[in-house]
Amino acid sequence: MIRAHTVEQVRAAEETLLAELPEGALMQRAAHGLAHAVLDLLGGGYGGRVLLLVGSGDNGGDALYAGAVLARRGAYVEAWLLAEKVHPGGADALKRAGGTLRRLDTPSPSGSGYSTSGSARWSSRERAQRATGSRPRSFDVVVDGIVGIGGRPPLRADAAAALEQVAGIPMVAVDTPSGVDVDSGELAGPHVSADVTVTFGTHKVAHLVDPAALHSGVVHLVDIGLDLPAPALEALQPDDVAALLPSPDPHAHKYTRGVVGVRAGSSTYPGAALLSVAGADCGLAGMVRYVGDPAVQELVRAAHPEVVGDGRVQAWVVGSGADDGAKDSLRTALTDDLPLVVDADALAFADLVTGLPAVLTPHAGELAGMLGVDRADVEARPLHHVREAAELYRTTVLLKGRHSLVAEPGRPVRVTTTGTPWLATAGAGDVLGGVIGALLATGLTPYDAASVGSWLHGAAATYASQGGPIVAGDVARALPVVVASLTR
Ligand SMILES: NC(=O)C1=CN([C@@H]2O[C@H](COP(=O)(O)OP(=O)(O)OC[C@H]3O[C@@H](n4cnc5c(N)ncnc54)[C@H](OP(=O)(O)O)[C@@H]3O)[C@@H](O)[C@H]2O)[C@@H](O)CC1
Ligand SMILES: Nc1ncnc2c1ncn2[C@@H]1O[C@H](COP(=O)(O)OP(=O)(O)O)[C@@H](O)[C@H]1O
Ligand SMILES: [K+]
Repeated sequence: MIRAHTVEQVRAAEETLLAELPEGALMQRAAHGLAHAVLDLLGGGYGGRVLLLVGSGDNGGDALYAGAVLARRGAYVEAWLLAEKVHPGGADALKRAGGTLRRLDTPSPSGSGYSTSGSARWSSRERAQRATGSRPRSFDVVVDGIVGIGGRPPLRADAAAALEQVAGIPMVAVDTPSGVDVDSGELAGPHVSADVTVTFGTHKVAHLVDPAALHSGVVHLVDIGLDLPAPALEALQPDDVAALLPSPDPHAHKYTRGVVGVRAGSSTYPGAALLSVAGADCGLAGMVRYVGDPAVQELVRAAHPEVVGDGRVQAWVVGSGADDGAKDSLRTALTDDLPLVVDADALAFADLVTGLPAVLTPHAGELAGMLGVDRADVEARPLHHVREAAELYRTTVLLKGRHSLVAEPGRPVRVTTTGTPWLATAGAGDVLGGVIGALLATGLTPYDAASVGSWLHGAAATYASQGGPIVAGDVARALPVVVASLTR
């Protein structure tokens, strides 16, 4: 499991550890982990050219100490100091190792330094460089030690100006990409877009939650020995999914494995029925029932001969392509008093499932409608809004997107990190609803069914895509292979 903690949790754990360790030991652990990640990226120290962006706090200290390690390994290391006072021990260490330190207002002879101090005050040479789009004397990598968990967005103008200067050079963020909101994953103005983020002790929320996650790059965790409480956020890994997956016991028959019922599709949208059933019929449950328009029922039977009609089930999937039949379908399903997936058209009636065991599966637009906010606001603050919806409906909410989020009151939000942008294709959500319904029918809780289903769905998309385009049916067809790879 990947776990992410809040700044407050990290600070508390850090305090305990700092009291037990010699002064500076924690920062040394962090700096060495950072230096090794940069060395990996450079393929060694000698000949490498490293630029450090250094803020006033310990984040800058990490960068300076790591810079000293890199300089001792033969790299040219230049530090741009963005504050009057930077970490004194780190600055000394870099100097002693042969690194070059420049203050903001001291342009370097090579033109690599710059001359802003709060307001953008560029030298004529730098202005010319910016106008022509050329970079300061080329560095192989920039290390962003501007701010870490002590930063409060938005970034100051001088830091933003420095970032503009180094645009296009590979960027390694120290702990967090500077300028993002660490605890919410929200953006507010200019920020670092990292290729790699080297973080310490635990992941932070911004590494997993969009939009900030998109700017964290590959996140490398350095263990510094923090003892941490229950996380704010978690991301299932293959072992976690394997442990949660149902597998038939030797005495199983189709009913003990669970039966999932699908009430989706309509004469207007028959495809939604076919795709919901395709997801439900991935083989995880013992049987699939379909209930709907007779003509659609025929289409379902033709495509999935093993699917049967109305009868007893252990979970319902309701809403995809249900059109104006959504409310009736939801009401009828609710009379069975069973866990259910509420998707698409049925989400408009989500208040009917308040407090019941259910998985609501909105995308950003649907969640915006449910909460009465703009879609853009949901996209800018997905964690905030999915938590709010879970509290409002007192049930499990899966907000679909690049990194889908599963929220339930009192539990860590689960983030799905599997998937590919090729999964953004019509009908993919219908397949997902079916898969989650099948998992509910096998007895998984809504929280586990939503997060495991979302993980499998993303992994199946990646497997089916192989880097190329896919359609929703491909995802459903790839699900058994992904399940098999986990249960072997
Ligand atoms: N916790 C751990 O376990 C470990 C933590 N470690 C490291 O310590 C880091 C935390 O260090 P930290 O507490 O010194 O804060 P940090 O992130 O450097 O930033 C604070 C400074 O930034 C400034 N500043 C603020 N907002 C700004 C803005 N918008 N734009 C520009 N500047 C802004 C503000 O300056 P001021 O306002 O005072 O001028 C303030 O002084 C952590 O991320 C990790 O790297 C590891 O070494 C070991 C293990
Ligand atoms: N950029 C993206 N990267 C990865 N997955 C995505 C992206 N955008 C959407 N998805 C996933 O694709 C699926 C789309 O579902 P949905 O929006 O309901 O589509 P539809 O209504 O057409 O079925 C969801 O599982 C979502 O998480
Ligand atoms: K940083």
